[in-house]
Amino acid sequence: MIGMDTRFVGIAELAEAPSVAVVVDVMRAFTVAAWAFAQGAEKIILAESLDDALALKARHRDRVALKDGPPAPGFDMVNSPGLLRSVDLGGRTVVQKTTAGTVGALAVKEASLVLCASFVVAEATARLLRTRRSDSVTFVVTGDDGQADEDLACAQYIARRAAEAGTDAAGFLRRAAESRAAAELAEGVRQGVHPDDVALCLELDRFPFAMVAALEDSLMVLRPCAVPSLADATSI
Ligand SMILES: O=C(O)[C@H](CS(=O)(=O)O)OP(=O)(O)O
Ligand SMILES: [Mg+2]
Repeated sequence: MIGMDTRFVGIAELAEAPSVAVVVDVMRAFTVAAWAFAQGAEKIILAESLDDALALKARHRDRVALKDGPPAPGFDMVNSPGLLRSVDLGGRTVVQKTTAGTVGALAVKEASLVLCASFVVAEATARLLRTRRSDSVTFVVTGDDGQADEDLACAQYIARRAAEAGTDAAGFLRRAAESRAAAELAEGVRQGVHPDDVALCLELDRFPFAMVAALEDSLMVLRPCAVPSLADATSI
């Protein structure tokens, strides 16, 4: 991946659709999304608004709606990995609407490849970028108008990891642990929180899949994507 051109931008700085976009939300949308797949969800529809989320849920009986912040009527779950990890989502479709992560993914829906990422899927995301040999990758730092250090640290880590397999994650994880979002989650400033949320958001490579979002019948749909490791590939 030597020579990959990387940009790190906030949602508001996105002028035109990038070719390849990695949308990063560590705390908590794309940690939650990864947990939803681990708990058996088939796909996640990224909703434009809370009203759209409820309307999308109402169209099919198998759908569950998830929002950030406090619980609300009509929504089945909140944006918390700690709360989600005990829910069986086998075969279900999740409809997710959050303040930052889902907005970031919808902002790049015209890109040719959209990956949604966080630390729990960092290595698989980096591996997918390596496999695609993209010349240019735009990392969307979703939190705090592009300033959220947990998202920027994760984006920078994935970019480095895509270029150099030996990159050490420790410093990047430390920045995320010391971010404002982590403090707000720990101190109860944010709502819909489980005490393990920050720790779960900092679990490097907990899951072996990347997450790819693409338009399906005009809806932005996120799905897990298996990315064989080099060891798997060479053992075949
Ligand atoms: O759920 C989250 O952590 C945030 C929303 S808030 O900052 O807690 O209100 O949403 P996300 O889109 O996952 O950053
Ligand atoms: Mg966030």
